[in-house]
Amino acid sequence: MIDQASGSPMIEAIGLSKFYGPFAATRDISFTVPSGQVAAFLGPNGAGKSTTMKLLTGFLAPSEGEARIGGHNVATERIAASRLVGYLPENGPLYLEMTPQSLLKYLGHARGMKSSSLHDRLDFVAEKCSLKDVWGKAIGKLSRGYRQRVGMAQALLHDPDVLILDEPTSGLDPNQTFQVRELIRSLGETKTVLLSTHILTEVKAVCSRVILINQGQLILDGSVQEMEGDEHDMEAHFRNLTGGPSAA
Ligand SMILES: Nc1ncnc2c1ncn2[C@@H]1O[C@H](COP(=O)(O)OP(=O)(O)OP(=O)(O)O)[C@@H](O)[C@H]1O
Repeated sequence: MIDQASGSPMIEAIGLSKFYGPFAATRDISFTVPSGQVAAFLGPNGAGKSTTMKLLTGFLAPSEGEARIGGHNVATERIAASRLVGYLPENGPLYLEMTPQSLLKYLGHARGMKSSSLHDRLDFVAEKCSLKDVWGKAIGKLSRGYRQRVGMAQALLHDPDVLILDEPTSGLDPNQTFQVRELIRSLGETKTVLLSTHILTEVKAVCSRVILINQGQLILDGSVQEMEGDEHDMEAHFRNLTGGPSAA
């Protein structure tokens, strides 16, 4: 764990705002995730989760604020930061003509992985993400669930210390959902994970911390117990906090 010794948090959002004209997709979002923690990133549709994740991984430039991974500024120390982070974007891999095998090999070489370690990591991700049956099939011909698994495999390929996963179980059947949750749980023993989800049972299953945003702003940063509220009902508390249907 490269930056554990220095005591820096592995993921830092420091006053992150993203404006599209006058509209703020995120406004002044600040939080940190310490090394080894699995944190859930929650919020209703359009709250700004994917935007924040893109800002944290350098896929979008912030209008204001700063993102740091392992202490490295994502904008000014991009290579150092990107070595440390694996990112599963919301829409999965877009290289529809390539097969999982050719895409992952290509990405491994692009990330400067040596052939011997790349070979081992390809075996690892093919196994962990259950891709062996579709290893040589064009990504464009794969189901949504399989595409999601290819996205997960590319996030894990270079064995990064930090994982930023945008709805990792979206589109998966119950068996695969279980398998991916178990994978995240085991990865969380050694890695720092920020994952977005709409499935609140998933939060209890794999996370120890919750960060909740609504309309681009952070509204709760605490434990899973805090997210359950006094009623011990995470869904009801979520609706109350975000102005959902049963809010008083
Ligand atoms: N390129 C863009 N231009 C204008 N508005 C955008 C752009 N990208 C995102 N937005 C808006 O920013 C807001 C936040 O979007 P974002 O995708 O981050 O939400 P989200 O919390 O990930 O939602 P979901 O749960 O539905 O995936 C939304 O209102 C969205 O329409």
